[in-house]
Amino acid sequence: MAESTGNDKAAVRIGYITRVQSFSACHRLHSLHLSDEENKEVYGKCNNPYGHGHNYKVEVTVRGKIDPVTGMVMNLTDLKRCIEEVIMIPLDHKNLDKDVPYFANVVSTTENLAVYIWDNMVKALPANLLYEIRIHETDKNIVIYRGE
Ligand SMILES: Nc1nc2c(c(=O)[nH]1)N=C([C@H](O)[C@H](O)COP(=O)(O)OP(=O)(O)OP(=O)(O)O)CN2
Ligand SMILES: [Zn+2]
Repeated sequence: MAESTGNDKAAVRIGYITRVQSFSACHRLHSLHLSDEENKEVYGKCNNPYGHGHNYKVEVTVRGKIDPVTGMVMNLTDLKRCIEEVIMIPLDHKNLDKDVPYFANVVSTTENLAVYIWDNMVKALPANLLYEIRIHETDKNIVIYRGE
């Protein structure tokens, strides 16, 4: 069978590219819809009134056609700029519950953080490219969100 020369311009190739970014933030797991007792019951030590910190690691994955001319799904330099705008500026070295208005009445779980990042990243990226937000809250806790 003839080997693909890689120059077959007719074939559309779909690629997935991911950029990884770490940031540090603190938070407290506390729901306004629960009593103080219920919050302690549900969130345990994570309901500590003084909060706690994480070094979050976020993986932003985009999916799209590999441009036959540039060879790119999108320029990773542009993705880096979107991450700076959507993640680093609003979230790095912040108190998620006090510095980020979204979390004033949304519990700052990693699931909700992934939704927050998705909702803002999808506005910053070109249409239909965002595929997945994957957040490592600790070495053992990982959350994936794909916009569902
Ligand atoms: N579904 C979720 N459960 C928990 C979340 C979350 O975001 N979604 N978050 C927490 C806390 O934020 C906590 O900081 C992480 O909990 P934990 O796994 O206990 O982490 P530790 O630092 O204690 O490390 P381990 O080695 O894993 O014990 C809790 N639950
Ligand atoms: Zn936490």
